[in-house]
Amino acid sequence: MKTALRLTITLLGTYLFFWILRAAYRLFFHPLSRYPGPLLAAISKPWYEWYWNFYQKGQLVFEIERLHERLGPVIRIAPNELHINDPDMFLEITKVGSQFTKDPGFYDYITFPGTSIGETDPIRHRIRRQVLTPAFSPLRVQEIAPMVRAKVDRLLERFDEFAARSEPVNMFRATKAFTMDVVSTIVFGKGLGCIDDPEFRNQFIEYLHSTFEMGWTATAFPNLTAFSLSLPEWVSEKLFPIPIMEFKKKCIGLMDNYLQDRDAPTLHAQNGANKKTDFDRSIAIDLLVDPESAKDHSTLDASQLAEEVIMLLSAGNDTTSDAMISGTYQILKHSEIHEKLAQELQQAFPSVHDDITYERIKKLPYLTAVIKEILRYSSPLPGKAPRIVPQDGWTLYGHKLPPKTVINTSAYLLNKHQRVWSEPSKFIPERWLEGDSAHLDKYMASFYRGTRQCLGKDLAFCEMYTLLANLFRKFHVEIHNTTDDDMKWIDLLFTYFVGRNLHVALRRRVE
Ligand code: HEM
Repeated sequence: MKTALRLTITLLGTYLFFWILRAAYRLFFHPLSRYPGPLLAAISKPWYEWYWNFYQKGQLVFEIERLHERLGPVIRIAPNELHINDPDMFLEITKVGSQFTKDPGFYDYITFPGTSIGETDPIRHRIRRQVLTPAFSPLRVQEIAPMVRAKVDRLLERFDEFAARSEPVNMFRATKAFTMDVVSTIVFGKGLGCIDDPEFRNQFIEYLHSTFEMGWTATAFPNLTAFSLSLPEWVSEKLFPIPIMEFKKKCIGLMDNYLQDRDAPTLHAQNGANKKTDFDRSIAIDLLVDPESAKDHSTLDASQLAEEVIMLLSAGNDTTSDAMISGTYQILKHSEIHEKLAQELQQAFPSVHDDITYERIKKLPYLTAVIKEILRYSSPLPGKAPRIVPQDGWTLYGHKLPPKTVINTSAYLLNKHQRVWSEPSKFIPERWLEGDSAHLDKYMASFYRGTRQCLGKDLAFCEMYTLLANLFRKFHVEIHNTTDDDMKWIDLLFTYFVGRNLHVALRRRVE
Protein backbone atom coordinates (compact mmCIF):
# COMPACT_ATOMS: atom_id res chain seq x y z
CA MET A 1 0.00 0.00 0.00
CA LYS A 2 2.78 2.31 1.07
CA THR A 3 4.74 1.49 -2.12
CA ALA A 4 1.74 2.30 -4.29
CA LEU A 5 1.29 5.63 -2.49
CA ARG A 6 4.98 6.45 -2.85
CA LEU A 7 4.87 5.56 -6.56
CA THR A 8 1.82 7.78 -7.10
CA ILE A 9 3.44 10.71 -5.30
CA THR A 10 6.66 10.25 -7.30
CA LEU A 11 4.75 10.15 -10.59
CA LEU A 12 2.69 13.23 -9.69
CA GLY A 13 5.82 15.06 -8.50
CA THR A 14 7.68 14.21 -11.72
CA TYR A 15 4.74 15.40 -13.82
CA LEU A 16 4.49 18.63 -11.80
CA PHE A 17 8.23 19.22 -12.18
CA PHE A 18 7.97 18.59 -15.96
CA TRP A 19 4.94 20.90 -16.16
CA ILE A 20 6.78 23.74 -14.33
CA LEU A 21 9.88 23.34 -16.50
CA ARG A 22 7.76 23.35 -19.66
CA ALA A 23 5.83 26.41 -18.48
CA ALA A 24 9.12 28.25 -17.81
CA TYR A 25 10.40 27.32 -21.29
CA ARG A 26 7.17 28.50 -22.91
CA LEU A 27 7.21 31.77 -20.99
CA PHE A 28 10.85 32.74 -21.36
CA PHE A 29 12.60 30.77 -24.12
CA HIS A 30 9.97 29.78 -26.70
CA PRO A 31 10.26 31.61 -30.08
CA LEU A 32 6.83 33.16 -29.44
CA SER A 33 7.75 34.43 -25.95
CA ARG A 34 8.37 37.92 -27.41
CA TYR A 35 4.64 38.33 -28.21
CA PRO A 36 2.16 39.77 -25.70
CA GLY A 37 -0.82 37.82 -24.45
CA PRO A 38 -2.34 36.23 -21.37
CA LEU A 39 0.00 34.23 -19.15
CA LEU A 40 -2.31 31.23 -18.99
CA ALA A 41 -2.55 31.10 -22.81
CA ALA A 42 1.25 31.08 -23.12
CA ILE A 43 1.49 28.19 -20.67
CA SER A 44 -1.55 26.05 -21.42
CA LYS A 45 -3.77 26.06 -24.48
CA PRO A 46 -6.31 23.51 -23.13
CA TRP A 47 -7.18 25.34 -19.96
CA TYR A 48 -7.19 28.80 -21.56
CA GLU A 49 -9.49 27.71 -24.38
CA TRP A 50 -11.64 25.62 -22.13
CA TYR A 51 -12.15 28.59 -19.80
CA TRP A 52 -13.19 31.07 -22.48
CA ASN A 53 -15.04 28.80 -24.87
CA PHE A 54 -16.59 26.16 -22.65
CA TYR A 55 -16.85 27.60 -19.15
CA GLN A 56 -17.64 31.15 -20.38
CA LYS A 57 -19.60 29.75 -23.38
CA GLY A 58 -18.18 30.86 -26.73
CA GLN A 59 -16.53 34.04 -25.48
CA LEU A 60 -12.97 33.53 -26.75
CA VAL A 61 -13.49 35.61 -29.89
CA PHE A 62 -14.64 38.59 -27.77
CA GLU A 63 -11.75 38.16 -25.34
CA ILE A 64 -9.37 38.13 -28.31
CA GLU A 65 -11.01 41.34 -29.55
CA ARG A 66 -10.36 43.00 -26.17
CA LEU A 67 -6.76 41.74 -26.16
CA HIS A 68 -6.09 43.18 -29.63
CA GLU A 69 -7.53 46.52 -28.54
CA ARG A 70 -5.07 46.56 -25.63
CA LEU A 71 -2.02 44.82 -27.03
CA GLY A 72 -1.96 45.50 -30.79
CA PRO A 73 -2.29 43.44 -33.98
CA VAL A 74 -0.38 40.33 -32.82
CA ILE A 75 -1.12 38.42 -29.64
CA ARG A 76 -0.13 35.02 -28.35
CA ILE A 77 -3.18 32.87 -27.62
CA ALA A 78 -1.51 29.49 -27.02
CA PRO A 79 2.08 28.30 -26.48
CA ASN A 80 2.56 27.84 -30.22
CA GLU A 81 -0.20 30.10 -31.59
CA LEU A 82 -0.56 33.73 -32.54
CA HIS A 83 -3.72 35.63 -33.38
CA ILE A 84 -3.30 38.39 -35.97
CA ASN A 85 -5.74 41.21 -36.55
CA ASP A 86 -4.40 42.91 -39.68
CA PRO A 87 -6.32 42.85 -42.99
CA ASP A 88 -3.13 43.03 -45.06
CA MET A 89 -1.58 40.07 -43.23
CA PHE A 90 -4.80 38.17 -43.95
CA LEU A 91 -4.31 38.91 -47.67
CA GLU A 92 -0.69 37.76 -47.37
CA ILE A 93 -1.62 34.43 -45.72
CA THR A 94 -4.30 33.71 -48.33
CA LYS A 95 -2.58 35.05 -51.47
CA VAL A 96 -2.16 32.96 -54.63
CA GLY A 97 0.57 30.36 -54.10
CA SER A 98 0.46 30.68 -50.29
CA GLN A 99 1.95 27.61 -48.60
CA PHE A 100 -0.03 28.02 -45.37
CA THR A 101 -2.08 24.92 -44.57
CA LYS A 102 -4.97 24.18 -42.23
CA ASP A 103 -4.01 23.17 -38.69
CA PRO A 104 -4.90 19.50 -38.04
CA GLY A 105 -4.80 20.26 -34.28
CA PHE A 106 -8.04 22.17 -34.84
CA TYR A 107 -9.74 20.77 -37.94
CA ASP A 108 -9.27 17.10 -36.97
CA TYR A 109 -11.42 17.78 -33.91
CA ILE A 110 -14.12 20.12 -35.20
CA THR A 111 -14.73 18.42 -38.56
CA PHE A 112 -14.55 14.93 -39.99
CA PRO A 113 -10.93 14.61 -41.18
CA GLY A 114 -10.52 13.91 -44.89
CA THR A 115 -13.67 15.82 -45.92
CA SER A 116 -13.77 18.95 -48.09
CA ILE A 117 -13.59 21.17 -45.02
CA GLY A 118 -11.61 18.88 -42.73
CA GLU A 119 -8.81 17.73 -45.04
CA THR A 120 -5.60 19.51 -44.04
CA ASP A 121 -3.21 17.94 -46.56
CA PRO A 122 -3.10 20.34 -49.57
CA ILE A 123 -2.78 17.61 -52.21
CA ARG A 124 -5.63 15.48 -50.89
CA HIS A 125 -7.70 18.64 -50.41
CA ARG A 126 -7.15 19.70 -54.03
CA ILE A 127 -8.50 16.33 -55.20
CA ARG A 128 -11.63 16.51 -53.01
CA ARG A 129 -12.25 20.11 -54.06
CA GLN A 130 -11.96 19.14 -57.74
CA VAL A 131 -14.46 16.35 -57.19
CA LEU A 132 -17.05 18.64 -55.58
CA THR A 133 -16.58 21.84 -57.59
CA PRO A 134 -19.08 20.93 -60.34
CA ALA A 135 -21.81 20.59 -57.67
CA PHE A 136 -21.31 24.19 -56.48
CA SER A 137 -19.84 26.05 -59.47
CA PRO A 138 -21.44 29.31 -60.68
CA LEU A 139 -22.81 27.40 -63.69
CA ARG A 140 -24.37 24.75 -61.47
CA VAL A 141 -25.87 27.40 -59.20
CA GLN A 142 -27.42 29.01 -62.26
CA GLU A 143 -28.98 25.63 -63.09
CA ILE A 144 -30.36 25.05 -59.60
CA ALA A 145 -31.62 28.64 -59.14
CA PRO A 146 -35.20 27.55 -60.12
CA MET A 147 -35.11 24.89 -57.37
CA VAL A 148 -34.03 27.55 -54.84
CA ARG A 149 -36.84 29.77 -56.11
CA ALA A 150 -39.37 26.94 -55.69
CA LYS A 151 -38.31 26.53 -52.04
CA VAL A 152 -38.72 30.28 -51.51
CA ASP A 153 -42.21 30.14 -53.05
CA ARG A 154 -43.16 27.31 -50.71
CA LEU A 155 -41.76 29.19 -47.71
CA LEU A 156 -43.78 32.28 -48.64
CA GLU A 157 -46.91 30.11 -48.89
CA ARG A 158 -46.19 28.96 -45.35
CA PHE A 159 -45.84 32.63 -44.33
CA ASP A 160 -49.35 33.22 -45.72
CA GLU A 161 -50.65 30.63 -43.25
CA PHE A 162 -49.07 32.52 -40.35
CA ALA A 163 -50.37 35.84 -41.71
CA ALA A 164 -53.89 34.40 -41.97
CA ARG A 165 -53.75 33.46 -38.28
CA SER A 166 -52.10 36.84 -37.41
CA GLU A 167 -49.31 34.79 -35.90
CA PRO A 168 -45.71 36.03 -35.91
CA VAL A 169 -43.11 33.92 -37.72
CA ASN A 170 -40.02 32.64 -35.96
CA MET A 171 -37.52 33.71 -38.64
CA PHE A 172 -34.73 31.75 -36.99
CA ARG A 173 -36.52 28.46 -37.57
CA ALA A 174 -38.07 29.44 -40.91
CA THR A 175 -34.77 30.56 -42.46
CA LYS A 176 -32.92 27.49 -41.24
CA ALA A 177 -35.66 25.26 -42.62
CA PHE A 178 -35.20 26.97 -46.01
CA THR A 179 -31.39 26.64 -46.15
CA MET A 180 -31.58 23.04 -44.94
CA ASP A 181 -34.12 22.08 -47.61
CA VAL A 182 -31.95 23.71 -50.31
CA VAL A 183 -28.67 22.14 -49.28
CA SER A 184 -30.21 18.73 -48.61
CA THR A 185 -31.76 18.80 -52.09
CA ILE A 186 -28.29 19.34 -53.51
CA VAL A 187 -26.71 16.73 -51.28
CA PHE A 188 -29.41 14.00 -51.13
CA GLY A 189 -31.33 14.78 -54.30
CA LYS A 190 -34.37 15.71 -52.18
CA GLY A 191 -35.18 18.16 -49.39
CA LEU A 192 -35.69 17.02 -45.80
CA GLY A 193 -39.14 18.63 -45.71
CA CYS A 194 -38.25 21.22 -43.07
CA ILE A 195 -40.22 24.05 -44.72
CA ASP A 196 -43.38 21.94 -44.52
CA ASP A 197 -42.97 21.14 -40.85
CA PRO A 198 -45.66 23.08 -38.89
CA GLU A 199 -42.97 24.71 -36.71
CA PHE A 200 -40.13 24.60 -39.28
CA ARG A 201 -38.42 22.08 -37.03
CA ASN A 202 -35.34 20.40 -38.25
CA GLN A 203 -33.81 17.40 -36.56
CA PHE A 204 -30.41 17.85 -38.17
CA ILE A 205 -30.02 21.35 -36.76
CA GLU A 206 -30.93 20.04 -33.35
CA TYR A 207 -28.25 17.31 -33.62
CA LEU A 208 -25.74 19.82 -34.89
CA HIS A 209 -26.38 22.43 -32.22
CA SER A 210 -26.25 19.97 -29.36
CA THR A 211 -22.93 18.71 -30.78
CA PHE A 212 -21.53 22.22 -30.96
CA GLU A 213 -22.62 23.01 -27.43
CA MET A 214 -20.10 20.43 -26.27
CA GLY A 215 -17.74 20.99 -29.21
CA TRP A 216 -15.22 23.34 -27.67
CA THR A 217 -14.01 20.65 -25.27
CA ALA A 218 -12.89 18.68 -28.34
CA THR A 219 -10.46 21.36 -29.51
CA ALA A 220 -9.39 22.30 -25.98
CA PHE A 221 -8.57 18.67 -25.09
CA PRO A 222 -7.55 17.02 -28.35
CA ASN A 223 -5.87 14.09 -26.58
CA LEU A 224 -9.09 13.14 -24.85
CA THR A 225 -10.95 13.44 -28.15
CA ALA A 226 -8.34 11.38 -30.00
CA PHE A 227 -8.65 8.73 -27.27
CA SER A 228 -12.44 8.59 -27.61
CA LEU A 229 -12.16 8.34 -31.41
CA SER A 230 -9.66 5.50 -31.13
CA LEU A 231 -12.13 3.33 -29.18
CA PRO A 232 -14.46 0.89 -30.93
CA GLU A 233 -17.55 2.78 -32.05
CA TRP A 234 -19.93 1.00 -29.63
CA VAL A 235 -17.68 1.84 -26.66
CA SER A 236 -17.19 5.53 -27.52
CA GLU A 237 -20.93 5.84 -28.19
CA LYS A 238 -21.55 4.78 -24.58
CA LEU A 239 -18.70 6.75 -22.96
CA PHE A 240 -18.76 9.91 -25.08
CA PRO A 241 -22.16 10.13 -26.78
CA ILE A 242 -21.96 12.74 -29.56
CA PRO A 243 -25.35 13.63 -31.09
CA ILE A 244 -23.92 14.06 -34.59
CA MET A 245 -22.95 10.36 -34.64
CA GLU A 246 -26.63 9.47 -34.39
CA PHE A 247 -27.25 11.64 -37.41
CA LYS A 248 -24.38 9.98 -39.24
CA LYS A 249 -26.26 6.68 -39.03
CA LYS A 250 -29.35 8.34 -40.50
CA CYS A 251 -27.25 9.83 -43.30
CA ILE A 252 -25.85 6.44 -44.20
CA GLY A 253 -29.44 5.18 -44.48
CA LEU A 254 -30.52 8.14 -46.65
CA MET A 255 -27.54 7.67 -48.97
CA ASP A 256 -28.11 3.94 -49.25
CA ASN A 257 -31.67 4.66 -50.33
CA TYR A 258 -30.49 7.21 -52.83
CA LEU A 259 -27.88 4.94 -54.39
CA GLN A 260 -30.28 1.98 -54.51
CA ASP A 261 -32.95 4.07 -56.22
CA ARG A 262 -30.41 5.53 -58.58
CA ASP A 263 -28.91 2.22 -59.61
CA ALA A 264 -32.03 0.07 -59.63
CA PRO A 265 -32.80 -1.25 -63.15
CA THR A 266 -35.56 1.15 -63.62
CA LEU A 267 -39.18 0.66 -63.18
CA HIS A 268 -39.35 4.15 -64.65
CA ALA A 269 -37.52 3.02 -67.78
CA GLN A 270 -40.04 0.22 -68.26
CA ASN A 271 -42.76 2.85 -68.15
CA GLY A 272 -41.03 4.63 -70.96
CA ALA A 273 -39.26 7.24 -68.85
CA ASN A 274 -35.52 7.70 -68.71
CA LYS A 275 -34.19 7.23 -65.19
CA LYS A 276 -31.25 9.57 -65.77
CA THR A 277 -33.41 12.58 -66.49
CA ASP A 278 -36.34 11.44 -64.38
CA PHE A 279 -34.58 10.91 -61.14
CA ASP A 280 -33.81 13.74 -58.75
CA ARG A 281 -30.05 13.39 -58.86
CA SER A 282 -27.66 14.30 -56.09
CA ILE A 283 -24.77 15.68 -58.05
CA ALA A 284 -22.67 15.74 -54.87
CA ILE A 285 -23.10 12.03 -54.11
CA ASP A 286 -22.78 11.07 -57.78
CA LEU A 287 -19.45 12.88 -57.96
CA LEU A 288 -18.16 11.48 -54.67
CA VAL A 289 -18.87 7.84 -55.61
CA ASP A 290 -17.44 8.16 -59.12
CA PRO A 291 -13.68 7.35 -59.28
CA GLU A 292 -13.53 9.26 -62.58
CA SER A 293 -14.57 12.56 -60.96
CA ALA A 294 -10.97 13.67 -60.57
CA LYS A 295 -7.50 12.25 -61.12
CA ASP A 296 -6.41 10.22 -58.06
CA HIS A 297 -9.88 10.34 -56.50
CA SER A 298 -10.69 7.04 -54.86
CA THR A 299 -14.31 6.21 -54.07
CA LEU A 300 -15.47 6.60 -50.49
CA ASP A 301 -16.92 3.94 -48.23
CA ALA A 302 -20.35 4.49 -46.63
CA SER A 303 -18.87 6.06 -43.50
CA GLN A 304 -16.60 8.49 -45.40
CA LEU A 305 -19.46 9.39 -47.70
CA ALA A 306 -21.74 10.12 -44.73
CA GLU A 307 -19.04 12.26 -43.15
CA GLU A 308 -18.66 14.38 -46.31
CA VAL A 309 -22.42 14.72 -46.59
CA ILE A 310 -22.68 15.87 -42.96
CA MET A 311 -19.93 18.43 -43.51
CA LEU A 312 -21.71 19.81 -46.58
CA LEU A 313 -25.05 19.96 -44.76
CA SER A 314 -23.41 21.73 -41.81
CA ALA A 315 -21.42 24.16 -43.96
CA GLY A 316 -24.42 25.04 -46.08
CA ASN A 317 -27.01 25.52 -43.40
CA ASP A 318 -26.23 27.67 -40.36
CA THR A 319 -23.83 29.94 -42.26
CA THR A 320 -26.30 31.19 -44.86
CA SER A 321 -29.29 31.20 -42.52
CA ASP A 322 -27.47 33.07 -39.73
CA ALA A 323 -26.40 35.73 -42.23
CA MET A 324 -29.99 36.16 -43.45
CA ILE A 325 -31.48 36.19 -39.93
CA SER A 326 -29.05 38.83 -38.75
CA GLY A 327 -29.45 40.77 -42.03
CA THR A 328 -33.26 40.75 -41.94
CA TYR A 329 -33.16 42.17 -38.42
CA GLN A 330 -30.79 44.95 -39.52
CA ILE A 331 -32.94 45.82 -42.56
CA LEU A 332 -36.05 45.99 -40.39
CA LYS A 333 -34.31 48.01 -37.70
CA HIS A 334 -33.27 50.68 -40.21
CA SER A 335 -36.44 52.00 -41.81
CA GLU A 336 -34.52 54.08 -44.39
CA ILE A 337 -32.69 50.93 -45.61
CA HIS A 338 -35.90 48.94 -45.62
CA GLU A 339 -37.65 51.62 -47.68
CA LYS A 340 -34.81 52.00 -50.18
CA LEU A 341 -34.70 48.26 -50.70
CA ALA A 342 -38.47 47.97 -51.12
CA GLN A 343 -38.39 50.84 -53.64
CA GLU A 344 -35.64 49.27 -55.73
CA LEU A 345 -37.52 45.98 -55.79
CA GLN A 346 -40.78 47.68 -56.71
CA GLN A 347 -39.14 49.55 -59.60
CA ALA A 348 -37.56 46.37 -60.92
CA PHE A 349 -40.72 44.30 -60.43
CA PRO A 350 -43.72 46.64 -60.68
CA SER A 351 -46.25 43.89 -60.05
CA VAL A 352 -46.05 41.61 -57.00
CA HIS A 353 -46.81 38.77 -59.44
CA ASP A 354 -43.69 39.46 -61.54
CA ASP A 355 -41.21 36.65 -61.84
CA ILE A 356 -38.40 37.49 -59.41
CA THR A 357 -35.56 35.40 -60.80
CA TYR A 358 -31.98 35.14 -59.59
CA GLU A 359 -30.79 36.14 -63.06
CA ARG A 360 -32.51 39.52 -62.69
CA ILE A 361 -32.13 40.30 -58.99
CA LYS A 362 -28.40 39.78 -58.84
CA LYS A 363 -28.06 42.88 -61.04
CA LEU A 364 -29.87 45.17 -58.57
CA PRO A 365 -27.26 47.50 -57.04
CA TYR A 366 -28.89 48.32 -53.71
CA LEU A 367 -29.90 44.73 -52.96
CA THR A 368 -26.33 43.68 -53.81
CA ALA A 369 -24.95 46.28 -51.42
CA VAL A 370 -27.37 45.11 -48.70
CA ILE A 371 -26.28 41.47 -49.15
CA LYS A 372 -22.57 42.32 -49.04
CA GLU A 373 -23.14 44.38 -45.91
CA ILE A 374 -25.10 41.50 -44.34
CA LEU A 375 -22.16 39.20 -45.00
CA ARG A 376 -19.67 41.68 -43.57
CA TYR A 377 -21.78 42.56 -40.56
CA SER A 378 -22.84 39.03 -39.63
CA SER A 379 -19.57 37.05 -40.15
CA PRO A 380 -21.36 33.69 -39.82
CA LEU A 381 -18.13 31.81 -39.05
CA PRO A 382 -16.70 34.43 -36.70
CA GLY A 383 -13.85 32.75 -34.86
CA LYS A 384 -10.35 31.61 -35.50
CA ALA A 385 -9.28 29.78 -38.65
CA PRO A 386 -5.87 28.36 -37.72
CA ARG A 387 -3.20 27.97 -40.40
CA ILE A 388 0.31 26.52 -40.14
CA VAL A 389 3.44 28.47 -41.07
CA PRO A 390 5.11 26.65 -43.99
CA GLN A 391 8.44 24.83 -44.03
CA ASP A 392 10.56 27.93 -44.74
CA GLY A 393 9.12 29.92 -41.88
CA TRP A 394 7.37 33.27 -42.25
CA THR A 395 8.44 36.82 -41.56
CA LEU A 396 5.90 38.79 -39.57
CA TYR A 397 6.65 42.50 -39.11
CA GLY A 398 10.39 41.83 -39.50
CA HIS A 399 10.58 38.79 -37.18
CA LYS A 400 10.98 35.30 -38.57
CA LEU A 401 8.51 32.77 -37.19
CA PRO A 402 9.51 29.10 -37.17
CA PRO A 403 7.70 26.56 -39.36
CA LYS A 404 4.63 24.95 -37.77
CA THR A 405 3.76 28.07 -35.77
CA VAL A 406 -0.02 28.34 -35.81
CA ILE A 407 -1.44 31.63 -37.12
CA ASN A 408 -5.07 32.53 -36.46
CA THR A 409 -7.28 35.18 -37.98
CA SER A 410 -10.93 35.90 -37.26
CA ALA A 411 -13.55 36.97 -39.83
CA TYR A 412 -15.51 38.84 -37.15
CA LEU A 413 -12.51 41.04 -36.32
CA LEU A 414 -11.24 41.49 -39.89
CA ASN A 415 -14.72 42.49 -41.07
CA LYS A 416 -14.74 45.37 -38.61
CA HIS A 417 -11.13 46.48 -38.82
CA GLN A 418 -10.95 50.28 -38.54
CA ARG A 419 -8.28 50.62 -41.25
CA VAL A 420 -10.63 49.21 -43.91
CA TRP A 421 -14.16 49.86 -42.67
CA SER A 422 -15.45 53.23 -41.52
CA GLU A 423 -17.97 53.03 -38.66
CA PRO A 424 -17.59 49.24 -38.71
CA SER A 425 -20.13 48.55 -35.98
CA LYS A 426 -22.89 50.14 -38.04
CA PHE A 427 -24.93 48.41 -40.74
CA ILE A 428 -24.35 50.68 -43.77
CA PRO A 429 -25.06 49.10 -47.21
CA GLU A 430 -24.15 52.44 -48.87
CA ARG A 431 -20.43 51.80 -48.13
CA TRP A 432 -20.52 49.27 -51.01
CA LEU A 433 -21.81 51.86 -53.47
CA GLU A 434 -19.30 54.64 -52.88
CA GLY A 435 -16.83 55.57 -55.63
CA ASP A 436 -13.80 53.89 -54.03
CA SER A 437 -15.64 50.82 -52.74
CA ALA A 438 -14.29 48.32 -55.30
CA HIS A 439 -11.29 47.49 -53.09
CA LEU A 440 -13.55 46.41 -50.21
CA ASP A 441 -14.39 43.03 -51.74
CA LYS A 442 -10.93 41.68 -51.19
CA TYR A 443 -11.02 42.56 -47.49
CA MET A 444 -14.30 40.76 -46.84
CA ALA A 445 -13.23 37.77 -44.75
CA SER A 446 -16.62 36.05 -44.36
CA PHE A 447 -15.93 33.33 -46.96
CA TYR A 448 -12.19 33.16 -46.20
CA ARG A 449 -9.91 33.54 -49.24
CA GLY A 450 -7.54 31.62 -51.47
CA THR A 451 -7.52 27.88 -52.02
CA ARG A 452 -9.55 27.26 -48.84
CA GLN A 453 -12.19 29.84 -49.68
CA CYS A 454 -15.80 28.70 -49.22
CA LEU A 455 -16.92 26.28 -51.91
CA GLY A 456 -20.59 27.18 -51.45
CA LYS A 457 -20.19 30.94 -51.91
CA ASP A 458 -22.24 31.16 -55.13
CA LEU A 459 -24.98 29.00 -53.68
CA ALA A 460 -25.09 31.19 -50.57
CA PHE A 461 -25.48 34.31 -52.73
CA CYS A 462 -28.22 32.67 -54.76
CA GLU A 463 -30.17 31.75 -51.61
CA MET A 464 -29.76 35.18 -50.07
CA TYR A 465 -30.75 37.11 -53.20
CA THR A 466 -33.75 34.89 -53.89
CA LEU A 467 -35.20 34.81 -50.38
CA LEU A 468 -34.60 38.45 -49.46
CA ALA A 469 -35.84 39.87 -52.80
CA ASN A 470 -39.02 37.79 -52.78
CA LEU A 471 -39.71 38.40 -49.09
CA PHE A 472 -39.30 42.17 -49.23
CA ARG A 473 -41.11 42.56 -52.56
CA LYS A 474 -44.07 40.38 -51.70
CA PHE A 475 -44.58 41.03 -47.99
CA HIS A 476 -44.86 43.89 -45.55
CA VAL A 477 -42.45 42.78 -42.86
CA GLU A 478 -42.26 44.15 -39.31
CA ILE A 479 -40.21 43.21 -36.28
CA HIS A 480 -42.33 41.45 -33.67
CA ASN A 481 -41.22 41.66 -30.05
CA THR A 482 -37.50 41.41 -30.84
CA THR A 483 -34.73 43.58 -29.40
CA ASP A 484 -30.94 43.72 -29.79
CA ASP A 485 -30.70 41.47 -26.72
CA ASP A 486 -32.68 38.77 -28.52
CA MET A 487 -30.10 38.82 -31.32
CA LYS A 488 -27.01 38.35 -29.14
CA TRP A 489 -24.70 35.56 -30.23
CA ILE A 490 -21.77 33.57 -28.96
CA ASP A 491 -19.12 31.75 -31.00
CA LEU A 492 -19.82 28.02 -31.14
CA LEU A 493 -17.90 27.83 -34.43
CA PHE A 494 -21.03 29.40 -35.91
CA THR A 495 -22.68 32.54 -34.64
CA TYR A 496 -24.94 30.82 -32.15
CA PHE A 497 -27.84 33.05 -31.12
CA VAL A 498 -28.58 32.85 -27.41
CA GLY A 499 -31.69 35.06 -27.18
CA ARG A 500 -35.24 34.29 -28.31
CA ASN A 501 -34.19 35.43 -31.78
CA LEU A 502 -35.97 37.22 -34.59
CA HIS A 503 -39.75 37.10 -34.86
CA VAL A 504 -41.60 39.03 -37.55
CA ALA A 505 -45.18 39.96 -38.40
CA LEU A 506 -45.95 39.45 -42.11
CA ARG A 507 -48.66 40.67 -44.48
CA ARG A 508 -48.82 40.02 -48.26
CA ARG A 509 -48.50 43.13 -50.42
CA VAL A 510 -51.53 43.45 -52.65
CA GLU A 511 -50.82 46.26 -55.14
C1 HEM B 1 -23.12 32.95 -45.98
C2 HEM B 1 -22.83 31.68 -46.15
C3 HEM B 1 -21.48 31.06 -45.96
C4 HEM B 1 -20.37 31.54 -45.32
C5 HEM B 1 -20.19 32.87 -44.62
C6 HEM B 1 -19.35 30.52 -45.43
C7 HEM B 1 -18.07 30.64 -44.91
C8 HEM B 1 -17.06 29.72 -45.10
C9 HEM B 1 -15.72 29.85 -44.57
C10 HEM B 1 -15.22 31.01 -43.71
C11 HEM B 1 -15.04 28.76 -44.95
C12 HEM B 1 -13.58 28.43 -44.57
C13 HEM B 1 -13.62 27.73 -43.22
C14 HEM B 1 -12.27 27.44 -42.64
O1 HEM B 1 -11.28 27.51 -43.33
O2 HEM B 1 -12.23 27.13 -41.45
C15 HEM B 1 -15.92 27.93 -45.72
C16 HEM B 1 -15.57 26.73 -46.30
C17 HEM B 1 -16.46 25.91 -46.95
N1 HEM B 1 -17.80 26.16 -47.18
FE1 HEM B 1 -18.80 27.82 -46.74
N2 HEM B 1 -19.86 29.46 -46.11
C18 HEM B 1 -21.16 29.75 -46.46
C19 HEM B 1 -22.03 28.95 -47.17
C20 HEM B 1 -21.73 27.71 -47.65
C21 HEM B 1 -22.64 26.88 -48.39
C22 HEM B 1 -24.08 27.23 -48.78
C23 HEM B 1 -21.98 25.71 -48.66
C24 HEM B 1 -22.57 24.55 -49.40
C25 HEM B 1 -22.52 23.33 -49.00
C26 HEM B 1 -20.62 25.84 -48.13
C27 HEM B 1 -19.63 24.89 -48.24
C28 HEM B 1 -18.32 25.07 -47.83
C29 HEM B 1 -17.29 24.09 -48.05
C30 HEM B 1 -17.44 22.73 -48.74
C31 HEM B 1 -16.10 24.63 -47.51
C32 HEM B 1 -14.71 24.00 -47.50
C33 HEM B 1 -13.94 24.57 -48.68
C34 HEM B 1 -12.51 24.09 -48.77
O3 HEM B 1 -11.82 24.06 -47.77
O4 HEM B 1 -12.10 23.79 -49.89
N3 HEM B 1 -20.51 27.06 -47.52
N4 HEM B 1 -17.16 28.54 -45.80
